[in-house]
Amino acid sequence: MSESIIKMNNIAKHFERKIALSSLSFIINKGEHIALIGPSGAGKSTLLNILAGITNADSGEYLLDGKSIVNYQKRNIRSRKIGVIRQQFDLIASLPVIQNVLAGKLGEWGFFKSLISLLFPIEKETAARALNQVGLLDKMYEQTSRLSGGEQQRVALARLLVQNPEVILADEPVASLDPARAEDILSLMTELVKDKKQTLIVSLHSVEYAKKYFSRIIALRDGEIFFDLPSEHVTDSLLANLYALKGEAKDG
Ligand SMILES: Nc1ncnc2c1ncn2[C@@H]1O[C@H](COP(=O)(O)OP(=O)(O)OP(=O)(O)O)[C@@H](O)[C@H]1O
Repeated sequence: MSESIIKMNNIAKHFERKIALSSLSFIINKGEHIALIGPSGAGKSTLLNILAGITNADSGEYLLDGKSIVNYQKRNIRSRKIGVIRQQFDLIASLPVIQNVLAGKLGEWGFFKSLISLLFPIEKETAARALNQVGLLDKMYEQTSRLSGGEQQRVALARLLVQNPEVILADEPVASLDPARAEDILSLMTELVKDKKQTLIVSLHSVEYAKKYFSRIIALRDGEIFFDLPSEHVTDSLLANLYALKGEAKDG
């Protein structure tokens, strides 16, 4: 039987009077690749922030690898379990690429060691290996701001390879890329995590990419799970209802 890595039980969250998530429950097994879809405001980012331990739920239980998320408050403990990749990539534009890649060790090392990490040849090797995997070895010493959006997303991926967490969460990681580069990043991302059996949870606006690159799709609407299905079971009529404007939903 598959081993679970994430268990969510009746997770709820509201902001002032607005219910962002209401009573979500699901289990995610180690090594699953999941796309999170749903209309704007459905609660995808809120759910990813709760999964990342950045936001606390109001109620419900969140178990990460069998332990409550409250056990992962310390950054060095959490960073071994969970890595996050954002739409803006969170890179420091003025630094060389290698420094941004080694920032993947920030949780483990703390800020000072990360800063002086360039003095250690072994760490250069770590960075070089990760940059090679994402096809950017020749940009190791380039200033990050000189790279294109797609290349910067690859740097963020290399940083995750260095961090090597068990679970990778990505909030709209390809929203700012053109279709060819978006697909390039998604296929690279899903291939790289396969090798290490990492669990991947990615929010996407593109249903097409969700179906093509992910084996399971969790759809949110109005803070609730609208469906949670293997990608091949997601039909056009389910999707039409998921994205229907209020009062427009049809049967089927
Ligand atoms: N910090 C906040 N303060 C107040 N309301 C918030 C906050 N964060 C989210 N919300 C509300 O909670 C709901 C869910 O928002 P969330 O950002 O999780 O949706 P989303 O599915 O990620 O949307 P999008 O696809 O547009 O990014 C929305 O109604 C949003 O306005």
